[in-house]
Amino acid sequence: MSMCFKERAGIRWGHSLYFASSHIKQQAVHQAGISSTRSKMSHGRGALIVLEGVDKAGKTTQCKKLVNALIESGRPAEIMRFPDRTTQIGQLINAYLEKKSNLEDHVVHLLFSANRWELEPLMRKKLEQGISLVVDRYAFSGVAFTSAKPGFSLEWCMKPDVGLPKPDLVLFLQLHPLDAAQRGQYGSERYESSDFQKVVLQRFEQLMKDKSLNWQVINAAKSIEDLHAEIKSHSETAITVAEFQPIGKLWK
Ligand SMILES: Nc1ncnc2c1ncn2[C@@H]1O[C@H](COP(=O)(O)OP(=O)(O)OP(=O)(O)O)[C@@H](O)[C@H]1O
Ligand SMILES: Cc1cn([C@H]2C[C@H](O)[C@@H](COP(=O)(O)O)O2)c(=O)[nH]c1=O
Repeated sequence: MSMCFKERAGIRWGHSLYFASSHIKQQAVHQAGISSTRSKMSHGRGALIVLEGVDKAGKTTQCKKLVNALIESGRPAEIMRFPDRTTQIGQLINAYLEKKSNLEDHVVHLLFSANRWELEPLMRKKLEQGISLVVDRYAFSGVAFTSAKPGFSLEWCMKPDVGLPKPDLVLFLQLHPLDAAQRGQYGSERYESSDFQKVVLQRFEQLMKDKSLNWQVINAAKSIEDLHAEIKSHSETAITVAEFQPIGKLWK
């Protein structure tokens, strides 16, 4: 009997091992100490999957494709993005990014973080309901962009986001800012300059040294479809591994 993919997405019947057929995925499950029987019979939390990279690296394109592919394969998934410009705090951030208002640099950094914290209860609820979240930028953008400004240390920038839900996977779409700028004209938003983005990239590279996080660096110069296949494979593994682990706390 055929079913539309939304109906299938709503049924969380041991989808992890059913779809995780490759050797790598099975190995990851065993490394996480999960027996295949338990994994087939139960359903646990969703995974927090973050896509990061410089402006125009292809994050939004890949987030959308990933969510669609996960839903089609029966895994509940939703997209989120930061900044979320729809909230009151998000509107302050939007006005700042569009250069309609000026804010002191510490203030805007804390607003970006507050924008994540105001959505933290919703994120946690969805993860606990078994919905995987595919997130377009997260605290890593927060740290990389602010610490690219003079006088801001990585350590200071990280502090407000300590304790947020820890991503199970951070996919870094690596692309040189000059190549990224070719993809679409930078608009008039703050931060849209290749020189600033080059410093941002260096800050991301410092953050990626943190081995307590599952960073996967993806060559974003590949075609949209090749990138998608790679991203989907990493995400399926992360979903399988995360299923029976508690939600971690970022940078704790
Ligand atoms: N792999 C790719 N190869 C070539 N062009 C791409 C690729 N991925 C996305 N693009 C194009 O690059 C542009 C930027 O893509 P997208 O909006 O997904 O990037 P982004 O990282 O989300 O950007 P921003 O940082 O501004 O939010 C779009 O025109 C998109 O069609
Ligand atoms: C989450 C976050 C983002 N930024 C910067 C990065 C980008 O230049 C803009 C957001 O642009 P998008 O097209 O909506 O992705 O904001 C930041 O400085 N701090 C942050 O925490």
